[in-house]
Amino acid sequence: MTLKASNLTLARGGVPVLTGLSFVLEPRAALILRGPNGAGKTTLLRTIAGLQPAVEGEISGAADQIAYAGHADGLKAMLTVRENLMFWAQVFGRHDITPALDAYALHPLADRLAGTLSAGQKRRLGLSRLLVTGCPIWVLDEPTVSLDTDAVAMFAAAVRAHLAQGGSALMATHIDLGLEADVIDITPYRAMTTLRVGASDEAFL
Ligand SMILES: Nc1ncnc2c1ncn2[C@@H]1O[C@H](COP(=O)(O)OP(=O)(O)OP(=O)(O)O)[C@@H](O)[C@H]1O
Repeated sequence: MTLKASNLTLARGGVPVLTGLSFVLEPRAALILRGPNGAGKTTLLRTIAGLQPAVEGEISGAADQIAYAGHADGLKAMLTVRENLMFWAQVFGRHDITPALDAYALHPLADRLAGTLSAGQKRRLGLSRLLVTGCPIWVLDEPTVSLDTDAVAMFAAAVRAHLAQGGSALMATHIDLGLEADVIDITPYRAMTTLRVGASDEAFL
């Protein structure tokens, strides 16, 4: 499925952040967002994932085809690693969690409560959830935070396999993952106004 964003204007908390941004993400392709802190990478990813509306512009590509991994891992602390994955698999009408456990070397941790994991282990579990969703478009915000070198390699391998199977990935990262990917620097699209244009999205804080 092709994801197409056309002439987007985006705001955060009612303040314009980006304007005039367009891109196309084809199946089997990865697109990496670059830009300094505060440039609007998270705002763009949240909008693409359907967590907030665009002020202007269009996004085509069904939102239910997108799996989003943001800064928060969104894990259920009182469920085990295995139960977390089974929960998410069921949400997406799926059952097989073995590829997710394999991809992030989670078998030794499968019966641990998610709340007892280290930051990097939690991140591995959070990223492994992408594999049980079956969604073709991955939208990822700084996915490698807290990961050690081996885990970054696991993530890069998971993305590579996802692309090879016809999926796509849009991600904000400062790490070189060794993937063939287009890069879009959002700096030229920063909105220069501080005018408030709409309702706050504080509900998403
Ligand atoms: N809830 C909010 N209310 C108002 N402004 C916000 C809110 N969240 C973020 N912002 C502002 O919106 C702008 C874009 O933030 P965003 O998080 O999208 O940037 P980013 O490129 O992802 O930054 P970083 O690299 O630091 O993660 C920043 O100026 C930020 O301070």
